[in-house]
Amino acid sequence: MDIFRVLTRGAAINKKAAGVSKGNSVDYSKIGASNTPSSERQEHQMTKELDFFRNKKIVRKVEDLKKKESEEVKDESDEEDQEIKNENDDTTDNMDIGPKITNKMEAAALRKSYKGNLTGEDIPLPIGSFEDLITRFSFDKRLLNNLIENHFTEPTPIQCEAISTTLNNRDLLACAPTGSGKTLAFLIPLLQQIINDKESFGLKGLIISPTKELANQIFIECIKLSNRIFLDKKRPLQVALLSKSLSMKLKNKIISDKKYDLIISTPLRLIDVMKSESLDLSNLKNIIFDEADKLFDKTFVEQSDAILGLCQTKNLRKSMFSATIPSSVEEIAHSIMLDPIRIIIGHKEAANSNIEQKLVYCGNEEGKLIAIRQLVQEGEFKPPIIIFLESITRAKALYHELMYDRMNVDVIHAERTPTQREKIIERFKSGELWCLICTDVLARGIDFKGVNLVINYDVPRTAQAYVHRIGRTGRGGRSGKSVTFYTKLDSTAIKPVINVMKQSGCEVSGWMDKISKMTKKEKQQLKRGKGKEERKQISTVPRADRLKRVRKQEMIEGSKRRKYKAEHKETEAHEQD
Ligand SMILES: Nc1ncnc2c1ncn2[C@@H]1O[C@H](COP(=O)(O)OP(=O)(O)OP(=O)(O)O)[C@@H](O)[C@H]1O
Repeated sequence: MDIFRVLTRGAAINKKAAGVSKGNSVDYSKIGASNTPSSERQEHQMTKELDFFRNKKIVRKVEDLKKKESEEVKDESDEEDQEIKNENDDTTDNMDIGPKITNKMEAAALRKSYKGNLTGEDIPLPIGSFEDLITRFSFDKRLLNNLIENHFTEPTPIQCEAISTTLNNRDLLACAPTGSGKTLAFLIPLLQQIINDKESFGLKGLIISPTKELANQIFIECIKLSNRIFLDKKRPLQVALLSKSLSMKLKNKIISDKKYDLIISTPLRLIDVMKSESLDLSNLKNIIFDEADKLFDKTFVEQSDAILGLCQTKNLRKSMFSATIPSSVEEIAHSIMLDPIRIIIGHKEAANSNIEQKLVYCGNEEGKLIAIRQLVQEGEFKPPIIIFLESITRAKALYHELMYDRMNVDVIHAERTPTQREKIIERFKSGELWCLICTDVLARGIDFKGVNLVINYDVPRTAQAYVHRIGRTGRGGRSGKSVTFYTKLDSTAIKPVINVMKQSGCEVSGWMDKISKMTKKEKQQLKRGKGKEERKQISTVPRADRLKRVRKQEMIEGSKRRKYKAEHKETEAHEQD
């Protein structure tokens, strides 16, 4: 237990040192600060933050390429260059001009640098910079300003491809690593298309997300980007998150069915509103499925299908985004889309390369708690940390175990109320909470910027679940670590994890490589969740101590009950008087 005491001793972060101001998030880089001078550190952090997949390197590469080309025709072009520069200055109001992709050769060099693989008919050229959008797509300058104000100065690889594909009105299936900016990759072109379509009124875009938390996060990003944008003098671009209260207002006609240009929702709530005909869908042009493989797996496929069935507009453009797109989902995509373009950045089904992945053999359940202690001892347990477990019961059990050790920890699972979930997420984001225990409800999409470590206390059921879980770290160009615990019960379940590690370029030892091959029977077993023995309960505390704990808890509750009764009696006596 002493190790935990050491860990929890500092539970009150020195908020000033950690870069917390009221209402702001923590700059986790400042916790446990190094000797680097702070200005230098901040600059380094900033550059790294914005330098997605070494984007600056990509930009330089394309610029080198252009330079090489221009050197060949240097003699005749000196004056001409000056003219082009002046022209560009005019079109962008003296904004810094980023690189432009003007031909297939430049596009190929750019794609090679970020391992972009595109298939489909007539693939459009990617964009090389956000400014590139102005000349090619008459991009809205207010939207560009909002991007820059929010420190989005260079597009990430998925943004280079998806923005241009969408603005060319193409259906799209996009797969890019976790934390690589897929949200803006669909939001930016969607907002531009809504701006372009200012003549028509009513709903033009729908974004579907599998969880409320993710829908809320997309909504917040969208509000940042659509800030101060008006479709005409009096009409701001209206975005809504389909909450319970909004859906009631729409159903009771308190709010017009034409009020919103864009709605973000989870599937069931949207279907409910659509079925009650409380939304005018006649102008709907775009539908986006975020975390598409989840939305088209067996839990959600009927709902997603129902939504598509209720959207009857002609030429509805469809997009699907995820960090993992299995072939079954690709098949669905091709059956519902028209001439889609398929964009894969990096390796399909691989984890983000910024994440250092590790496996730890724990023998049995007791070994897992010991392994956590070892991480603490070795200085690897650096907050903020997320710990994933396979069930609500196990998440609760680990929470109680770590709480008992006075660790700064909380738990999120489907049984917690939306308000509780919101509050915990806020505390975790602000740095007040150091360690978040959860089930897979938080495995997808949620963007906690500075997570240092993800622990898979239980081996995830699929390769996709693994990629998304560990993807809560190593986001936005930062580095991160993941540790997956396994026991002798996990000899089959660990194989997909090893395969993802191999795909992601991690060093995998000989024995791991050997055991990673799966038989057909094992694959089927895993798919059906069979062949798995029940895990033992979580706890290393001896039975006697556990009984003591239960008795103590009962005593506290008994005392609370007695106090309540006494107070109640007093009130009754007063009332009778
Ligand atoms: N062009 C950009 N420049 C700098 N930061 C960016 C850029 N685009 C996105 N980001 C930041 O990168 C982080 C991750 O983005 P996002 O949440 O969209 O990832 P994602 O690819 O959707 O991940 P996941 O697969 O886990 O859902 C966010 O904090 C976002 O603000």
